[in-house]
Amino acid sequence: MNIIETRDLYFCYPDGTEVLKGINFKVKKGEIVSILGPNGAGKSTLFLHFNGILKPTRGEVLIKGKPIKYNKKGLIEVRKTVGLVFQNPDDQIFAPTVQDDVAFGPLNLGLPEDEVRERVKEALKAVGMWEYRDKPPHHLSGGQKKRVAIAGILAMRPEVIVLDEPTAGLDPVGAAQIMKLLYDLNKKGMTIVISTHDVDLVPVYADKVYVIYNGKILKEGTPQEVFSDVETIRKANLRLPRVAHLVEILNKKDNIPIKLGYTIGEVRRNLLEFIKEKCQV
Ligand SMILES: Nc1ncnc2c1ncn2[C@@H]1O[C@H](COP(=O)(O)OP(=O)(O)OP(=O)(O)O)[C@@H](O)[C@H]1O
Repeated sequence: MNIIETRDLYFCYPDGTEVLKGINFKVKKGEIVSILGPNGAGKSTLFLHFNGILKPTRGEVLIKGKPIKYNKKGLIEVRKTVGLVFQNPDDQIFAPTVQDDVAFGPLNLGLPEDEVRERVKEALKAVGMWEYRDKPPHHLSGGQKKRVAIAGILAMRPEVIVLDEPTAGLDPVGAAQIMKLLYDLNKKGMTIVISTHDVDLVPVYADKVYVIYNGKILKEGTPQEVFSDVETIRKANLRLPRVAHLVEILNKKDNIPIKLGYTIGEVRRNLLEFIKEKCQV
């Protein structure tokens, strides 16, 4: 079943800027789906449709097969299923302490205090921020704020978590930790949708990739399918993962026919295979 689906989705901001131009997008339960696109392509705008913050100008958004109903009851239902983590955690975090902030969503769902407390603890432990529970969020670093923002969504126990550029602005270790956390959550059954322009990260984690450019989907498929279409990647102002670019140079400039790969692990295997064949070991 598609947990999120958009059908021929168009969106125009009130100032007349047409941002989304016929988006067809599907996420199945249990997948990690990545939307890859340059600045201004429409990623954030698309994500704001997934939990009903924006309403399509034309077309529709379906959650678990049902079109979103844009009334109070319908939107509460959607937000129980789809949790959205904003690009900038400061847009999401506002309570005086970390734990109050994480409690805000579950309290709004009308849950009893005991259950809220339990959910807050579980979510903060999952993101490694439990020791910071009494701190004011504005005293945290950027990476810590991102973790708290994710905890705030986890505490709602959604079925799918949608993250707008979760690694933007983080140092390499912080970015890797966030991706590991998301990967672990996915292994426990959480469906994950991520927008990014980090082409090195996508093939490592994503089951499926959409390339968006100028409000249109240019390509969809597995990371292999998407990155093997170099022309489309370049048309979308993106590039190949660095490790694939290296293989491309070895193939074309140095005439070394190593099989193309998109992650370090894949290229390592292809390289070892090539060496074994050449050296007959
Ligand atoms: N409130 C708004 N009113 C008018 N235009 C807007 C508004 N918000 C965004 N836009 C425009 O919509 C387009 C898409 O923006 P969006 O933030 O969805 O892109 P993005 O792919 O998420 O970009 P980035 O990678 O830079 O975050 C841009 O041209 C932007 O200027």
